[in-house]
Amino acid sequence: MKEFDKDKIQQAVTMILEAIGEDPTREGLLDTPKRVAKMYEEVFQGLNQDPKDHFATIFGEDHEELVLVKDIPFYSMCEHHLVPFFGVAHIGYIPRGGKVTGLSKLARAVEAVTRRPQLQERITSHVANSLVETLDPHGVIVVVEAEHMCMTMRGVKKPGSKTVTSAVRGVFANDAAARSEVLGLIRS
Ligand SMILES: Nc1nc2c(ncn2[C@@H]2O[C@H](COP(=O)(O)OP(=O)(O)OP(=O)(O)O)[C@@H](O)[C@H]2O)c(=O)[nH]1
Ligand SMILES: [Zn+2]
Repeated sequence: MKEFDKDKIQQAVTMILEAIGEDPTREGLLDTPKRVAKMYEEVFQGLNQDPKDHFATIFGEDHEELVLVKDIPFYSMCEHHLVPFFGVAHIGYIPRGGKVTGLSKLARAVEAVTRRPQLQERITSHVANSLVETLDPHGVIVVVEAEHMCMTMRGVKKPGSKTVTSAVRGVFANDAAARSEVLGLIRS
């Protein structure tokens, strides 16, 4: 695991402030490099986590029907511009062989993959693949809806535009009826 280097971030933030023509020694900015370093440590803490570790809590519950946790809010950082993108994730799976994980662990997995420089597609497939690899369920569906600030506050400037990504595995990939049922539940 690579150490989180707060000092380096502070130096970098001071340099950015200087580069934009600000005075890093003026009162309002004095603690800014320290604050940004603390904030980055928080928003990038997922870099030290593997979402699969969260699925280690497995209950031997005999339920081979849909489990869906929807509207899990998240904040992430666009890896191209280092500005936030945020929204909700929906995770559904059909357990196999009694392998059911804790509901909160699905939300913890979302935290682990969103708290790092990211792409929305990668968040979606990383969560889906982690579930497949640890629980070996009959099927997994992950849908992520997000607003990207790099598309709203800058660049193309399209506030309100939403990006939706999905990853489907197993029965949800092979069975259109199962997929449309779960998508209906996500929308409802
Ligand atoms: N596929 C994908 N693209 C993303 C994501 N977040 C940001 N982007 C896009 O990354 C692209 C980067 O494009 P570039 O042309 O390299 O950078 P840019 O000149 O800043 O692009 P503009 O945003 O169009 O001004 C942009 O089209 C962003 O909309 C994401 O999660 N997934
Ligand atoms: Zn971006």
